[in-house]
Amino acid sequence: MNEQVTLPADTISGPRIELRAVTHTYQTESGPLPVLDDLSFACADRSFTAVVGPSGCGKSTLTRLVAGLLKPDEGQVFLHGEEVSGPRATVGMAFQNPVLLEWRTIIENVVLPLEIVPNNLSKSDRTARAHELLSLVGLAGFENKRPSELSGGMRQRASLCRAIVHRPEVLILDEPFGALDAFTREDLWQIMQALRKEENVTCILITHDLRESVFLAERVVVLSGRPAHVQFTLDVDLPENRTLEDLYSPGATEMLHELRHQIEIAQGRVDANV
Ligand SMILES: Nc1ncnc2c1ncn2[C@@H]1O[C@H](COP(=O)(O)OP(=O)(O)OP(=O)(O)O)[C@@H](O)[C@H]1O
Repeated sequence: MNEQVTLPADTISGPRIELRAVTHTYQTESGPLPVLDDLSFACADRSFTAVVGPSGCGKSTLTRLVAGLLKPDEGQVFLHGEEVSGPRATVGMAFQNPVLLEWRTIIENVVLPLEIVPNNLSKSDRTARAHELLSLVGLAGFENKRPSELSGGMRQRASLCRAIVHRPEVLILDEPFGALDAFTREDLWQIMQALRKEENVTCILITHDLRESVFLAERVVVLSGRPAHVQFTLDVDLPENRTLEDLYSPGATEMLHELRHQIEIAQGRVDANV
């Protein structure tokens, strides 16, 4: 049974996000599809966690649970000690497809969450906040363009601004850089790094790109094949202000090899004991 629980006050200083023994099964036309099985992990406040795993193992399902868009069949999800029981304004999301509204300018798109989420900001404060973020991601001067006038990478930068404009405590990034070419993607990693430093937000990134996970995250969680549990956790031992060059260091190469090996285990391609 899923009774709503609030943790005692002394645990509030604990993790910003916590999944405890979460199990989820979709009911499909061809029968039940178990997707997550006894999955547990926690993300410290203001940390950056990347989640990787085989295709279809349940990574997006996990983000929907954290966002409160889905309820686990068993187990619990906590945001700062409070059980998640529905969507909340303190969570921002960005996806592979930015879905910007074409009838709004870029700045009008970015400001949108501030028009929806209750806040005390005046119209000019909202616009100033959107301007500040657009400058930070290199989109100053493009505020009054329509989404279709921007490149894919620029649209994704605007979408990151929109996800973060209302200062969410948690930012869920579900493959936001997946559709971009390799060079644009690396630009966006650096922009994401800068945004995160400014915004003090706790991030969960879903990605298929192991280099991306090592560049952006402090911790990489590898999920097993479906139904997924946490198979392996890697604490990324690279400088806090890492550069793209750091990805070519021997330490990074070793981490990438380990992650690749773990993914192959999760895919059932190699034996865990090899
Ligand atoms: N609403 C749903 N109803 C039924 N099955 C679903 C639903 N959403 C996802 N699934 C199935 O659950 C499994 C896990 O999906 P999910 O999108 O969470 O995986 P993923 O790891 O994010 O996938 P990918 O790596 O391909 O993006 C897949 O087999 C998918 O087809």
